[in-house]
Formats: sequence, structure tokens, C-alpha cells
Amino acid sequence: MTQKVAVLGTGKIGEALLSGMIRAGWAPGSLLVTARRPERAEELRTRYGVTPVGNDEAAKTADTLILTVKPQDMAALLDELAPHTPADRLIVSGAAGIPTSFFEERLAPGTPVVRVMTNTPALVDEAMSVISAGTHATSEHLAHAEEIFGAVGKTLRVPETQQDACTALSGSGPAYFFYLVEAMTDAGILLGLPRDKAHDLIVQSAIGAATMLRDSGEHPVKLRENVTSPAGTTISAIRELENHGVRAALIAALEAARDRSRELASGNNS
Ligand SMILES: NC(=O)C1=CN([C@@H]2O[C@H](COP(=O)(O)OP(=O)(O)OC[C@H]3O[C@@H](n4cnc5c(N)ncnc54)[C@H](OP(=O)(O)O)[C@@H]3O)[C@@H](O)[C@H]2O)C=CC1
Ligand SMILES: O=C(O)[C@@H]1CCC=N1
Repeated sequence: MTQKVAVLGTGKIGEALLSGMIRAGWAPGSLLVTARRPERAEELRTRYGVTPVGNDEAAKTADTLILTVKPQDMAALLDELAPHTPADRLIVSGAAGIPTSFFEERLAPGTPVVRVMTNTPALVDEAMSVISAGTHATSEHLAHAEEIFGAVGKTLRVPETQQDACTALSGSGPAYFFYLVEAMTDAGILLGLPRDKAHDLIVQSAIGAATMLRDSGEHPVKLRENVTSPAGTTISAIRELENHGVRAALIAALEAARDRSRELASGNNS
């Protein structure tokens, strides 16, 4: 039997995953999507050839339900799904903060739940997705989630206790790099470069640095030391970064993201 997969709440992350699955060879006919707005549903049908259905229909028809609504919308979605969702459906949550117990408490006893935190580089098949099992999820369920999220990048199994930390590191991670590029481009402007040239220089430097981090096998400290000549330019910049507490700011920022993920779990959605 063909396994049917439904993406419920197909926004930015849901669409990134859907498009990646199709690029990886999933037949559009085996994929269902749900959306809150009819025009969004039609957009997805036109763009990908997938079938938009209601949430209740998705729960009745699909073997795997991937829930990609905002954490704030998850309780309402589960209220809608609960009466229509048999206990053999695999529930995969992509929401920040929400623990697997939240789903287990609201769905039929024994329902397998897998929690995943992916990130937006899914759009270019370079996602980092961390995957954890709920109480009733088996290693087969985890493998199925890995197969789905493997379509858009790397996957890593972690205990659910580490999900909030992973959300701070890799879930939000791309935003910190975009922010850095934005700030460094501003610095280029201050130094008299045109914005487009500054942008290109910084982006290519970021791509080069990321590739070295991934492929060279060297520790980041060694890679940085290799750039840092005695009495040279780089050490002058590093001194300023240290003077301005950039390392401490990053540690505090990621701690704040971790704490916010925990708050989402406790229902503080404001
Ligand atoms: N953005 C990111 O970088 C990351 C996000 N996440 C997680 O992914 C999830 C989605 O985030 P993101 O894609 O950015 O958010 P989006 O708002 O883009 O997507 C959520 C979608 O769900 C739709 N929706 C809400 N309620 C329902 C419902 N009851 N039935 C059907 N559709 C519904 C929304 O419709 P409408 O358009 O009408 O609002 C929206 O299109 C979040 O839980 C977030 O924590 C995880 C990793 C990274
Ligand atoms: O900011 C957020 O809450 C979501 C989760 C991780 C990245 N974006």
C-alpha cells in the first residue's frame, strides 16, 4: 500500500518540506496538504500538483500527518483532528516548543508522535532537522520521519530533553547568520563600499567559511587562527568583538531562545 503523507498547515516550513519531498521523488499523488485559506490551498495545488483537503479528511486518509502550524495554533488544530484521527496515524510535529506529551494527551491513547525541529535552509535542501520520539514512537517511526526530513537536508536524533536547545541553535540558527551578514554589510557601507558589492563580498565569505567548516575537518578555532596574522587586521577586529562582548551576547541570545521554546511548551503564547 502506498503510504500517504499529509502536511497540515502548509505555510513556509510546510511548503519547504513539501517541495523538497517532491524534488526527492515523492509522487504528488501520495501527498495531501491542508491550508486555512482556500486561495492558499489552490496555490499549493497549482504549484505542486498535490491535493488540498480539510484537516479531518487528511486525518482519515493519510498514514502520516505532519503538523506545521504555529505553536499558538496547535491546540485548535488538535481539537479539530482528535475525533477523526485513528491511533495508528504517525503524528510528526514541526512546531517549536510543543512537547510530544501535548499531542499524546489530546489524541487517541497509543498514538505515535515524533517531534522535529527543522530550519528554513530546507528550501535549498540544506536543512538541519533534529528528531525525537514520543512515548509510543518506535525506531520505525523515527526512520520514517528521517526519510521525510532527509529529503531536505541532514537529520539527527536527539532525546526530547534537548529539543529546546536544538531549537535555539539550529531552528533559529539561520536567522543569526542572516543578521550577521546584514550587520557586516552595514559595516561595508561605513567603510565606503556600495551596498551590492559589500553584500556580495560578505555572502561569498560566508559561503567559503561555511564550506571550510563543513569540509576541512579543522576546528573553528584553528580556522580562525589561520586568518589571524600577527599584528594584522583580523586581530584588530577580534579585539573589538571581544570588547563589545559579542561572544557573551551570543551565549545569552541562544539561552533566551531556549527559554522561549520552553515557554511555548507551557502555553505562554503571547
Ligand atoms: N520559520 C522557521 O524558521 C521555522 C519554523 N518552525 C516551526 O514551523 C511551524 C510553522 O512555521 P512557519 O512555516 O514559519 O509558519 P507559517 O505561518 O508560515 O505557516 C503556518 C501555516 O499554518 C496555517 N494554519 C494555521 N492553522 C491552521 C489550521 N487549523 N488548518 C490549516 N492550516 C492552518 C497558517 O495559515 P494562515 O496562512 O492563514 O495563517 C499558515 O499558512 C511553527 O510551529 C514553527 O515553530 C520550525 C523551524 C523553523
Ligand atoms: O522563531 C521561531 O519561533 C521559529 C522556530 C525556530 C525558528 N523559527
